[in-house]
Amino acid sequence: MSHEEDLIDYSDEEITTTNANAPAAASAGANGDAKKGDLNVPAGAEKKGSYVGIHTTGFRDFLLKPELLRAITDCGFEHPSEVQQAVIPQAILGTDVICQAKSGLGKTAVFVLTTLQQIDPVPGETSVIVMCHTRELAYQIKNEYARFSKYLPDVKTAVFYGGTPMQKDIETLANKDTHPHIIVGTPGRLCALVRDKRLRLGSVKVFVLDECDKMLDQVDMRRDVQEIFRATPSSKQVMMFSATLSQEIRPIVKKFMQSPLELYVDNDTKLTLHGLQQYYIKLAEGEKNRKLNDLLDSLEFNQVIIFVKSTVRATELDKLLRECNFPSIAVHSGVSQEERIKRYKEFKEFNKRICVATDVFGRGIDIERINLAINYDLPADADSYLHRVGRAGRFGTKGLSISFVSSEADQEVLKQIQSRFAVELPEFPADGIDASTYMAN
Ligand SMILES: Nc1ncnc2c1ncn2[C@@H]1O[C@H](COP(=O)(O)OP(=O)(O)OP(=O)(O)O)[C@@H](O)[C@H]1O
Repeated sequence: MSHEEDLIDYSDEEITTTNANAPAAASAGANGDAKKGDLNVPAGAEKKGSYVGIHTTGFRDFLLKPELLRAITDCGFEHPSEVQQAVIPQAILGTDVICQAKSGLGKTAVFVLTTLQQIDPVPGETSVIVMCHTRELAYQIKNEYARFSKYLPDVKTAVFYGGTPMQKDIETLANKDTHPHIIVGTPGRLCALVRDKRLRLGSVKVFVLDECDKMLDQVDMRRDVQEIFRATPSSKQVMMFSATLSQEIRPIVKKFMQSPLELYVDNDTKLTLHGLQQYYIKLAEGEKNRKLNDLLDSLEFNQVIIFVKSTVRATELDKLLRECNFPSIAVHSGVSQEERIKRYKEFKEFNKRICVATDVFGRGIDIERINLAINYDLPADADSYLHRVGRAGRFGTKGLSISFVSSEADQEVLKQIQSRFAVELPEFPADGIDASTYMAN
């Protein structure tokens, strides 16, 4: 196999996004009678645990393995979120699932818990495969498996992604004692392992795609996903998740499924995170650094993520911030993979409070203390905006987002965002805002 493909990093701005109507995905059979549900997460969820009042169900009602219930308690999860209530009971029965739910409301736990519930580990066999679009997200998901399988010592999970020595993965797979039952990874590396016949997927029972719209929207990534899909048995459970699932991508997603449970937030206005205050600042390109400096000086925050549009800009801005004595770190595809994961950990563990990132961190990344997201460069589309600002205000907590608008193209995107999500996105007040409105008590 060409190791070249393995080096593809799909996550940064170098990617060309293609039309979702491009060639059809691998077919897993016809779509049967879909069960549809409109998943409306209620407004006004102000902080963690605020779902208590609306839930009649607890994790115990899902009849999960006692080992999982213990781990859930250890994680501090008291009540299942709406998406968890809607999907877990069906998913543990092996039903295919397409699930769209707001950012930060616990989609990961849906597939982590339901795959662990169903797994019956056989030495040397992989029964669950989970794919996502960036290496950091794969690493994060692997850690979620570690948290929830704490009391299931026989279950082995491994993470495989590009930019690291493939030999290590090959050794893990060659040894029955280390061979994983659950594999989390990015498609390039997994494809390389499958083509080299190092990874055999004939025992796979569950196939999961996180951020599925992103994975199937890009032709190169979709091709890899399809190849891996074809290497798995035709009879298996397929589950796909994202906060955004456009009408165009849904038929493509469904081609991988049979009679799926479909949960969509069909009304885009319901995708807005209600704990998140969103503002814009109009300024010239050359004024961005000064403004950012002022904001970082004047605003209170726990951790902030600052999005830029290229690796070069990430490096430069990070350098500038550090020169001004801000505790900053940069994450993008321009640094080695080892260094990327090291920086991700540093930020996640609160050793750094400011992270300058490209879209590598635009989706899926869950860092609890981020309560400020700044779009130094506005993204090119409304979906990317929704994912990016969703890094602040996780699981119904409060947060603040500020977007710099400096060009006509930015103005257009701003309009799109406001109309599509019916979000109130006023200009950031000249005298700032009261920190208590976006900082947790
Ligand atoms: N039932 C629960 N109770 C408390 N916290 C929870 C619960 N479910 C998930 N969480 C926490 O909420 C946070 C967000 O979850 P997760 O990352 O799975 O969201 P997501 O829906 O995948 O978001 P995104 O669309 O941004 O990827 C995580 O820190 C997770 O541990």
